[in-house]
Amino acid sequence: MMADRAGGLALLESITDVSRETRDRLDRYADLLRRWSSAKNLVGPDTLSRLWTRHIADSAQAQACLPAARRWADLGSGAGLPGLIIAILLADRPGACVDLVESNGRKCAFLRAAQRATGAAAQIQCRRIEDYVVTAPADIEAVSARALAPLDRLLTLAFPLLARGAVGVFHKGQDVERELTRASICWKFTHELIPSRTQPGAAIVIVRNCVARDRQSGDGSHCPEAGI
Ligand SMILES: C[S@@+](CC[C@H](N)C(=O)[O-])C[C@H]1O[C@@H](n2cnc3c(N)ncnc32)[C@H](O)[C@@H]1O
Repeated sequence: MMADRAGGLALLESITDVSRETRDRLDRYADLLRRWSSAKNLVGPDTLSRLWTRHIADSAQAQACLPAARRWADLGSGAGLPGLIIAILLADRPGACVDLVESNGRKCAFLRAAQRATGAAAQIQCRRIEDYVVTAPADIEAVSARALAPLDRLLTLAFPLLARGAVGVFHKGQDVERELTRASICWKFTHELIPSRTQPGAAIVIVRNCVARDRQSGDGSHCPEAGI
């Protein structure tokens, strides 16, 4: 575990600036996640020994993709990945806030405890994504999601935010090209692929200018491939 922390911190420092205060906050998050995980399944038990490299450094990459963004929404946060890590990295930034959207009550309880323990710039939205996006603040600049859904479904979920100008920052695995092809059946968008520094073959997809393909505005509900 010491080697994982050292390796994770080295990765983090290659991705972004990590102050001593940020490192302390991340240590508090890691301790809490380990304690809660012994009773509740918050991340895959087989990944807990690689918490810093597999989860923390991996999550930090999202914030590094859009370093100027202060208002984020993280959809399906689970144990706070990547949203709470982004919120820790932004903790000292005036006006920063990450909405952590998660419908599972047990995970929301963990997220509340982790926000309190770390002083992260986060608000816990314990509700369904579908409800959150229609009432979300108008100033959301970036929307993140990791391990939530294939890209076509993600675009459907995030569309109300993307349509108001938010930029999508989505962690994707080795199937990213296939997901892009499939998503482009129903959605027209521009994208950039940032290779992952933590997972060989994985990438972060940055999505901008998203519109439903067969009409220039709307929610894509007529497109069966969008899954709604
Ligand atoms: C596979 S987990 C991924 C968690 C985290 N993003 C990660 O990378 O470890 C997906 C999470 O999304 C949440 N979720 C799935 N559908 C949701 C919805 N419609 N509204 C809110 N949360 C949802 C689940 O409860 C779960 O915690």
